[in-house]
Amino acid sequence: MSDRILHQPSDIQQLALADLQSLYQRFQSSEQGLTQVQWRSNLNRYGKNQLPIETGEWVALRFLRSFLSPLSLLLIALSMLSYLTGEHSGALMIAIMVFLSTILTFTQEYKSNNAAKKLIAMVSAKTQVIRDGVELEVDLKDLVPGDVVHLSVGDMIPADVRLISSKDLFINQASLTGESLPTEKLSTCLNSQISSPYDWSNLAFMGSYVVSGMGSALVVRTGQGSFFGQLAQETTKQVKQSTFDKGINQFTWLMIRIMLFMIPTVFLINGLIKGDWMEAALFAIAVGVGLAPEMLPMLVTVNLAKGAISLSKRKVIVKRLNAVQNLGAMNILCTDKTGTLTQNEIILEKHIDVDGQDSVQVLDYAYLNSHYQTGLKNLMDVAILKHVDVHEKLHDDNTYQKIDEIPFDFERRRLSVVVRKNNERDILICKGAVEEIFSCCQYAESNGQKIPLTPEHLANLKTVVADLNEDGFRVIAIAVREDAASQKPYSTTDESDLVLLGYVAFLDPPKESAKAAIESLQASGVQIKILTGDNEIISRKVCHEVGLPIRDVMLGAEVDALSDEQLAARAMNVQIFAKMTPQQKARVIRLLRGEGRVVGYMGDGINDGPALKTADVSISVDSAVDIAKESADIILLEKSLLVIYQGVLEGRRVFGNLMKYLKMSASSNFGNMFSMLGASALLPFLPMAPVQILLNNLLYDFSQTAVPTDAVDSEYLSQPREWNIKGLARFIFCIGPISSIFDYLTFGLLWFYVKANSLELSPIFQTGWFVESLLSQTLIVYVIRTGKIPFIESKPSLPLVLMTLSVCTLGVFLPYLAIGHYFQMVPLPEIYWIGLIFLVPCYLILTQLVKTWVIKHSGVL
Ligand SMILES: Nc1ncnc2c1ncn2[C@@H]1O[C@H](COP(=O)(O)OP(=O)(O)OP(=O)(O)O)[C@@H](O)[C@H]1O
Ligand SMILES: [Mg+2]
Repeated sequence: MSDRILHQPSDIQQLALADLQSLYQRFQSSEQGLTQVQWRSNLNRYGKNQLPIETGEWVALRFLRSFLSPLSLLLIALSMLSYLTGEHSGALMIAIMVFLSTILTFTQEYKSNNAAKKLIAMVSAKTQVIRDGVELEVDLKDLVPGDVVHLSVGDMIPADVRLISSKDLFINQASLTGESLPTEKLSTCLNSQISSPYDWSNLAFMGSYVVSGMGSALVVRTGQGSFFGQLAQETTKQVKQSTFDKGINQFTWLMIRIMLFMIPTVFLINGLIKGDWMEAALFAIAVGVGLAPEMLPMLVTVNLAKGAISLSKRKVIVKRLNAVQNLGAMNILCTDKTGTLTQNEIILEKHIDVDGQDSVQVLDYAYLNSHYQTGLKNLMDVAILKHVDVHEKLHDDNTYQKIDEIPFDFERRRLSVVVRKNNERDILICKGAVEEIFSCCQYAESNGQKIPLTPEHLANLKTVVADLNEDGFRVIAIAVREDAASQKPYSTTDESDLVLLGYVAFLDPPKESAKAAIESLQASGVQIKILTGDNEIISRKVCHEVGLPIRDVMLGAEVDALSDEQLAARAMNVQIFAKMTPQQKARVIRLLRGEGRVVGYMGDGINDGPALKTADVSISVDSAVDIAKESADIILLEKSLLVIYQGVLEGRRVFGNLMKYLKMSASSNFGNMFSMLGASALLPFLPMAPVQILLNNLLYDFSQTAVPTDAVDSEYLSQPREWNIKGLARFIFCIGPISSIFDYLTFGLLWFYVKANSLELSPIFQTGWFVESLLSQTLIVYVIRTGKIPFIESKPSLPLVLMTLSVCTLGVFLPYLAIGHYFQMVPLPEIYWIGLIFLVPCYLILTQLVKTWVIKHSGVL
């Protein structure tokens, strides 16, 4: 068995139990990492660190595969059938059309997918590896077994790895095991009797991420060979299905059902009436092909990709194309606070004791805590560590030595570092959210005295902090406990009987763009909610500053006290959720979605991972931790929040253009159904030659490729746009029959005035209907694309005008061109054109009137 697919339990066991040196040997590596030469050789041997779904396929193969769609196969069969019945030119024409329409679909889709992939590559995850003894940053996919990688907080585990060293390394394996609590990983194997491979203490697996601590590790399995790769093969990657996806599916099935009804019906009617069963079969299949929504998947992709590309110009990278549409449908945006609503920079403004006096001691201890903790250094730690002068003062001799640490978690909201001073005493320094620190304190230090914390005293302290919060300061409390030096490891139970020393206070001003962005979002129908781990007072202050009115506030503890139903009902009216844990954030989002809302979530921390995964559309920023970027659908490369508003508009625009296509093709198909059935029953010949139906369809498809370029009215952009099947149905039932009426009028014109009323003259009839049908189907886009008066109140895009006009011109001249002959077309008499000049505008005007009426009475654009 090749080394590439090693998934036997015994193999895992071996990877866990083997000694490190033999593993280095197995992969030709060492502590210095791989050499460049060996890396290349391992790459050839094991392949890229990619999952099969991500690996590309040959372009030529994909092109050939696109011929295998049911529709192309049907057309190819049709072409052969024509050939067999002696219709050689017809067969050739159909073959050419299959080819053209496949090229059209393929190139459009290929271009879009490629553009989308390039965007993803811009934000693809990187990882720190050691090669030739030098540390470098490489793309995740270039990792091979034998590479030595560095792991730090927030990093995704890039492949399956065996730990070489670790320091308080905790890993969250929820995406593999469902277990949301982090597991500690070490360089040693603690237990050889384990029940699940995930329990090996010295192995970590792709798909999990580092919650706290740091370490280094040897890559042992990559890509498909990894555990995650195998999971991904078994359960194809879980894709969030939105109402939009469901709607598109419903629509496609509706069209297919119409098709399945029409093909046999048309076949029977024509066969029975005209007696030529072969011709009836060709005709019926052509009708079916005409009805098939073959352009839909391509147009969806092209539209979404166009949205994604236009967003990328504003430095917004869309990782999952469908997110563009979800952005347009989003009616609630939840966000965390620090770094997303507020600036990415926090300034340490005060370090004070419990009486509010400046205190050097408080800053010193805060510094020691931030300096020695190995978890993620968040913005507050960074702000503390900016005080280099403190560093020099504290570290000019060997006064302090780190002994242990108790890492941060989002339930405790505090973290402790234990340092040994002068080799004599252990000092546990705890820093964290104010209430969470108060709950561990028995004493406070006031004027150098250790005094017991009485309830009155505590109440006083709380008002001091609240005052600071109201002035816009983020406050973190510092508490310590001194003990005799000891050998025992420290744990969370040691965070008790602490002495409160004071506070560090930070200014965390909102982003400049936040206010304008929030105002625009609210004005366009998107509610904003803040879901933060921070406290209520400071969150209120931020809301106030960014102009977010507050009706109701909930705390994490209250969230837990309510049942799903109760919480769902209340959550709708809450603007601030404070003191939230990661799981509580995700729960609120899940419940809001359950209320039928399309919910977005924006966050940048490890604690935002579950919420990002739960939301319909998840947004993160480039500076976010790996796990947040990995979970997000959309990444903002720049700090401005206004781009989110622009993204929302783009999403609505994309949706609007897709709806234009759906409305048009559905109503014209619906109308065509009546026309085809009636004409088949009434006429002694076919109303249109099969090859003409196909050509008509192809030309119409061409004209539709310009729809994604079209402008969308500002009225349409003013509200979240979601799939609305009722509105669509109403539209189809009102507009569809109008096209049918005009088809019948054209039949009348051709039969009674042009007098194409015999089998010999049927080519005139057929050509006549071909031209009318093409013009009416193509030009109606001008009416359907807007709720207003076409051209006067709403202008279509230039490419759309050019495309539709060229298709129509071609349709008008075809009967006079040599090539028209291949499509069984003949020149049309003057009286036909006179009639057509009257009919087509009447059709457009009547549709405009009915459309205005429908919109007025249903309120649906
Ligand atoms: N490194 C740290 N040291 C001490 N306390 C911390 C640290 N990180 C976070 N805290 C405390 O935990 C609280 C919640 O953490 P954090 O602010 O990261 O949560 P959040 O949900 O991401 O909120 P935010 O909206 O501020 O981003 C903070 O308000 C702070 O009191
Ligand atoms: Mg945060």
